[in-house]
Amino acid sequence: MTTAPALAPLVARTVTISDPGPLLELLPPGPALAWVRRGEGLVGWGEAMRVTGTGAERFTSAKRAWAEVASRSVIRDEVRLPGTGPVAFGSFAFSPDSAAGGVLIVPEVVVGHRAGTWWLTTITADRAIPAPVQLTRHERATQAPADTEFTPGARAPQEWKAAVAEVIERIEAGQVEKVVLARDVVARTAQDVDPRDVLSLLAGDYPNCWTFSVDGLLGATPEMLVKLERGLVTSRVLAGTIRRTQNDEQDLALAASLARSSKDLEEHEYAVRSVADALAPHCTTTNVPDSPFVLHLPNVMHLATDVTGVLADGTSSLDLAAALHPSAAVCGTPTPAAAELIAAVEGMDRGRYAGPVGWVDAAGDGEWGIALRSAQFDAEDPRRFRLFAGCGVVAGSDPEAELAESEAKLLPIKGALSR
Ligand SMILES: C=C(O[C@@H]1C=C(C(=O)O)C=C[C@H]1O)C(=O)O
Repeated sequence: MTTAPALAPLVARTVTISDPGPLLELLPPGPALAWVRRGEGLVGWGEAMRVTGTGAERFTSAKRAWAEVASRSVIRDEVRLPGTGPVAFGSFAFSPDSAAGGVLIVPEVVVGHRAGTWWLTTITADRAIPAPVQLTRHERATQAPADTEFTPGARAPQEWKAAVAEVIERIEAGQVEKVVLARDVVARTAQDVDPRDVLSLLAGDYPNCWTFSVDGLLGATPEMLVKLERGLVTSRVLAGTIRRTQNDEQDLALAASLARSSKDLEEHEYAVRSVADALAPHCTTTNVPDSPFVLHLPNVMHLATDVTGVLADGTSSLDLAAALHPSAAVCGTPTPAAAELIAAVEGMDRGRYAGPVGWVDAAGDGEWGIALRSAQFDAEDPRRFRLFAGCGVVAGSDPEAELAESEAKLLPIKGALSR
């Protein structure tokens, strides 16, 4: 693990402020930290501290560092809500073998909004005096860039379908039950893209999703890996997908067929079970609804289950995210066999796509989504982006239908990068 600067204690001060306008409009130019849904959440900028980790240790090193930093911080917090006081935004690679590792970033400035309360937190390391903060609203673009080109990433569509077919064969041979296979697409824009515009477009078009930005990974995810708030644990599990048609009546009929589809219900059941099993050791009670509901998004509909639990121990939201990752929603069942098959046939490093992304506060409360419907910005090239989408493959899956489903899942991020 490398940390820079070496885990200095933080000094954080949170004060109430009056409504400063939409959170995403407050972000100044430069690297943006964001976790926003329906106008609530957190945005941050500046960097008081960064902790990075690699390999299988990427979560452990982050958890250890944050626990140490949180316990040694000097905190003056007049608001005392989840997300006030010092917070760290984080993003972690899907695979322990990925070069992308994991990162926690503690911003210098955080602005938060929750249920009619707005707050401003300033954070410094080494007992430095925080610079005065002037909140300024920045108008955002209302349109995505024109003339964006998309090209296949690691696998052309035909090759990806062949990989899906291979996975179906392995499932039918009884080697594994479910595997989530992903593909990447490269976007090249004609002009430099301001990540803040991408965030505003996503948040405007996908209000049911959590719009996030951490260390160049941006997206709007519908899937909450885990949220911890004052001892209450919630996870929104998604698996089982159908594309929308833009015809409401037809979509309702499709939603009903999704809720009855044995293929999708089976795929969903694997994902719910993986989350409930991983939460059980940390909770006194868990509640798993008997059947899923259908979550309607503008591009797709998903089978969804909200699993809840009451925390039994002092586990932090970051620990829970590490324990839950990778759920069967993004990896498969059984996990080790599915992960092995993904590594063997996907042909790419997922980077931080499909890994946990979110934030944690000093009390351990926080929200960690699964980084889906996202793009990795290129640190060297503001016109190049890697987009990702994956699909749960089970016995009875059809490669052509999975390709179409992956395209539907790419729509939000493609739409934010191209007119
Ligand atoms: C893997 C993705 O989505 C996951 C897979 C789903 C499915 O196969 O039905 C549904 C939601 C997510 O859990 C993705 O969007 O890239």
